[in-house]
Amino acid sequence: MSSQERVCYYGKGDVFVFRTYQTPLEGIKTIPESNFTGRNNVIFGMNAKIALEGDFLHSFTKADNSCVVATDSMKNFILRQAAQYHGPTFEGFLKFVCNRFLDTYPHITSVEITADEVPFETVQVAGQNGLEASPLVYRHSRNELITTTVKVARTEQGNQLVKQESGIKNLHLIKVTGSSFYGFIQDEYTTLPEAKDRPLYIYLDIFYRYNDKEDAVSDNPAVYVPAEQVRDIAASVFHEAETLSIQDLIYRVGCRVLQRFPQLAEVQFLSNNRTWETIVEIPDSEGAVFTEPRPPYGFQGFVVNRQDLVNEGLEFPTESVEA
Ligand SMILES: O=c1[nH]c(=O)c2[nH]c(=O)[nH]c2[nH]1
Repeated sequence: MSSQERVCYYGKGDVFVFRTYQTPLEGIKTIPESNFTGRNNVIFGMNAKIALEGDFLHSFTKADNSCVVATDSMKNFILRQAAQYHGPTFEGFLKFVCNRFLDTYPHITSVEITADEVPFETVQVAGQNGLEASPLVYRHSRNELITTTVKVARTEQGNQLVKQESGIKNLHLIKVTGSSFYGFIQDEYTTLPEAKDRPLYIYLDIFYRYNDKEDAVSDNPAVYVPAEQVRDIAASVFHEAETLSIQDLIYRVGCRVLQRFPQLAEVQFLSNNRTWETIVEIPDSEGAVFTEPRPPYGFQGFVVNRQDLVNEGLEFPTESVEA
């Protein structure tokens, strides 16, 4: 087996990049579920993880470091490229860095980078006409964050984008009333009571993939899918639907995301059930007292694709659209 075929990679994690006054993201399409219209990118912040593949076999088997790009140098490389990239998206930046690596080091065969946004929110400050958003001071958010992965490989046809996904992580949503969970198997192992109305608290990671990966990294706002709009669709669908389970909820969210964005091929969910535990039901009141659930926690994983829209009568198969 040649070194090319053998799994052989190394890299650097927790590479923090904070670029100020990056080109703003503007001109994206609006959707009914979201008032998100763009990112000012005053702080373009991320925690990146990079992995290189290439002819590194002898660095492992012969202690030969002559081909090793030190992971410390990888960190410097990424940081310096942040000054050279002039587009508005994490996806575009990662593709730019991957290509720069491949162009600089001929023995590298592929570069994969995942970046998790370090999110900052605007703060309201006293201005001439009351409260206004400060253009200077931002609050580090502990909420959900954008994530994106890009992998570019060297091929005979040149550098090719071989993997791309974007998403939103750590979205925590509670719906205080209007969710149920019943009808599940009742046998000698069942202790969970059926719930006609439960305070459903979920942790969600949502990842999405484009029909054409290039649309994700092209920095073209007409086809770009902002993770913030996907996040807002999840909240809207949760609000609207009387869901029968988390499985039911994520399927509905996935269908809506694909309806809004024809340029997407599929939406993947990783969900976690954090439904509050009821402590006191208050008579003659719609209120109650709850506490955090105890471990262990349930989880769901599911991928919704365009065929699901066809099955639901929400979209025609591609052939009939073209016919
Ligand atoms: O939405 C839910 N799905 C399940 O599969 C499940 N299992 C469980 O114990 N509670 C829940 N809730």
